[in-house]
Amino acid sequence: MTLAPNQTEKLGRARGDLRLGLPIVLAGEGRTLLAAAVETLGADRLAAMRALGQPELALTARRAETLKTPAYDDDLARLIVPQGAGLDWLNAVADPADDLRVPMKGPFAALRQGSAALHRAALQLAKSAQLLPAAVLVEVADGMAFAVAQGLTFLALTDCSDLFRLAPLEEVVSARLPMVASQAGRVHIFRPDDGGAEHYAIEIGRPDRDHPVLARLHSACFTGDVLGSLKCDCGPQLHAALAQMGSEGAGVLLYLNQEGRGIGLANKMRAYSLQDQGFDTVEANHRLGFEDDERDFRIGAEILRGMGFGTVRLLTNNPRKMAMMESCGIRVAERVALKVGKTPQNAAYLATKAAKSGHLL
Ligand SMILES: Nc1nc2c(ncn2[C@@H]2O[C@H](COP(=O)(O)OP(=O)(O)OP(=O)(O)O)[C@@H](O)[C@H]2O)c(=O)[nH]1
Ligand SMILES: [Zn+2]
Repeated sequence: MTLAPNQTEKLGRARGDLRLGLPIVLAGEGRTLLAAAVETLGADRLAAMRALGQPELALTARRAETLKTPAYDDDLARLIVPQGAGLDWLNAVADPADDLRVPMKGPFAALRQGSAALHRAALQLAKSAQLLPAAVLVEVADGMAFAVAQGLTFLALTDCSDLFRLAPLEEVVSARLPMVASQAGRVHIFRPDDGGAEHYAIEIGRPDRDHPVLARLHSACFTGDVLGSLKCDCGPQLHAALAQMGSEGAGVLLYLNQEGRGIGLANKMRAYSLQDQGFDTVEANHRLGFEDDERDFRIGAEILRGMGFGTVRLLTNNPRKMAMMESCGIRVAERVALKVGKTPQNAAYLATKAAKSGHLL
């Protein structure tokens, strides 16, 4: 028996530390690097990192592309942080907010030699902490002793697979909830074992587990679901899905806390700000350094399976969702179209999703 954190718990801590602005110590492939997220790093800690050696800035290939600097490590670029460059420089390179106003941020000195595995891990951790995917790293000699002396989280990574492992979800509680759409509602709360966001399942009626269930995988959209945003169709889709389940007397709606297609609300608002500069929803994600869609649909499949559902009639216009369900072992017996909520303000957004993300119009 041990009280010490296991690898999953250390990963959860590492995410929390990055959000706090604390560096973490990453070890693997014969290297030990101190890593911090650009977005939360303070000037004092940057100065302390500089005192240890030459800091490097890790960016995703998506962000590097916008900055017109090569990504020698395929999916990421490692830039040398120039002498005298401070937080303003780091933030300007990491955050596209002022790209149009200040287009020339380079030239950059990019690294080609050595392993990028720990840089990749730092970027993945920043993404899963819902921060901008940009990290400062610097070599430390005896990483374990350094982490202990400074009270920092030490994370040994033999490979990156730990970072992509699906955290098992456990049902914490469920309770009856009468709703406008149905009196026979029940909300189930699922909690992952890595300290990540909880997800919810709204069960309508008592769907037969032996037949395809009318199901919706809804991704959180604070602006659409709560504020009635006209920029997307999420709110009307949420309510139409519940209404259809109510009128059929049975169904399950998963409310997955993967706001902004998995990038988090702060980053989604950064994307909206870029959209006001003229970029579409996909371009905005790329300029921030994200892929078009950072959601993990294994979570939805795992919850459905845990509730006893193996086959669904899926309410969606997104063929990728259907493919992801099938690849995670949930059979999609039928696609049920969900076309509501088109507004003059979201027509271009929906057209972009159809043209670039394969959505069915
Ligand atoms: N990053 C980003 N996320 C957005 C934007 N507009 C809406 N979202 C998010 O996109 C997600 C919408 O998810 P879903 O309703 O599952 O939509 P979908 O993948 O298009 O598929 P279906 O609605 O099932 O057809 C929510 O998490 C929203 O917060 C945007 O411009 N940028
Ligand atoms: Zn939305």
